[in-house]
Amino acid sequence: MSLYCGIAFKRKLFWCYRLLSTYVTKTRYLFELKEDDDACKKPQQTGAFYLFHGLAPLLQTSAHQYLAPQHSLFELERLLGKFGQDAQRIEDSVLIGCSEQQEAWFALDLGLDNSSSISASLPKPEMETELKGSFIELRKALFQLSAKDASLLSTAQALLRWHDAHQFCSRSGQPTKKNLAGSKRVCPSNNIIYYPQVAPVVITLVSDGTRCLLARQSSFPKGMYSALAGFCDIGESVEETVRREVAEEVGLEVESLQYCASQHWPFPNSSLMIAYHATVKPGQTEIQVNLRELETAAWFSHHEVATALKRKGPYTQQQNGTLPFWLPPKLAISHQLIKEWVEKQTSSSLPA
Ligand SMILES: NC(=O)C1=CN([C@@H]2O[C@H](COP(=O)(O)OP(=O)(O)OC[C@H]3O[C@@H](n4cnc5c(N)ncnc54)[C@H](O)[C@@H]3O)[C@@H](O)[C@H]2O)C=CC1
Ligand SMILES: [Mg+2]
Repeated sequence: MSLYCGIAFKRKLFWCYRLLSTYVTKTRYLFELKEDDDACKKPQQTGAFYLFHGLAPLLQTSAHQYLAPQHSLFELERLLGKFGQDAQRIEDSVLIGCSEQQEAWFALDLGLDNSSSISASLPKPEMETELKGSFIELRKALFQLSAKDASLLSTAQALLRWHDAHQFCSRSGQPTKKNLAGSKRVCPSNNIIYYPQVAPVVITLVSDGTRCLLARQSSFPKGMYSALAGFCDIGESVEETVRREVAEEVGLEVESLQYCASQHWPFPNSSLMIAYHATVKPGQTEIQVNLRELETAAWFSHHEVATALKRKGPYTQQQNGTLPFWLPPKLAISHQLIKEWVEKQTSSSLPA
């Protein structure tokens, strides 16, 4: 390429980038970091780190919220040095996103043992003192985080858990090697590439036109009801899963379906929750609860659900010793699904 052509090409590239939105630029930047180990090296030097211990994120308390502090590479190296650890451990970190200004964000678990042997679990209480925070189970903290931190930490935990559980090739039994960003692992002996797994799960709010069906599993917190959920079986479409799960769990046949939204859910592993509204055939509303799956299920009126949505915890026992029925918190997709149903019922009952 001549010097003139070279300059013209660079100018064109510059204008191409100028024309792209911040979102597109950010997405392409992250794509490059995931695909190219060399491209990921520098961002790891200048980026910010979220710390975990045994899959529990480091959090600090502020008012009634938890905050997820970030640490620079310098702070992290100092910390590792203090605990007699080699800075090479930082290579165990995984890329979880970046800021609008393209500062890359990584997550690192200091409490997991790694097959590469340089990484041993570091003492939790001493680290908490040093870091002026606590490693708190994500399940306990999720609903007291901002939406941004909740999403980042859920992604980070899911990715860290997947790497921890996939250190060996299931074909050769040899250790697998993570790429720098942590978007995949490769078995050096046979080049099999492993990618992080996500389990698709449907969540369905069944309605008979005026009421909606909510259920409880025995593992739910006392008093909490939610929409019906279930993992997709291999070979199924999500619509087929909705039909099967509703039939399996409450013995009803779904007539129509309407997609609502989706959400990554980190528990118990990494699920993609796909939310639907469904209606049952008129007159076919008799529930037959599958007690192997659910503790109970019932129809609730618009008024009952709208009242429950407004209820705020902590929930105290009523005079008859039971808890008032309550719904999953805002961050859970089931809340969004139920709220949308209440709003639709409200608007359809308004005079035209
Ligand atoms: N974000 C939200 O608003 C909500 C999320 N959920 C999530 O949905 C998930 C699925 O709901 P369930 O009623 O428990 O599912 P389910 O009705 O399919 O029953 C769970 C059973 O499915 C089997 N199973 C099949 N594939 C599985 C897989 N990949 N991983 C684990 N188990 C598998 C197991 O035997 C397990 O005991 C739950 O893990 C829960 O965390 C549930 C309700 C609300
Ligand atoms: Mg279920």
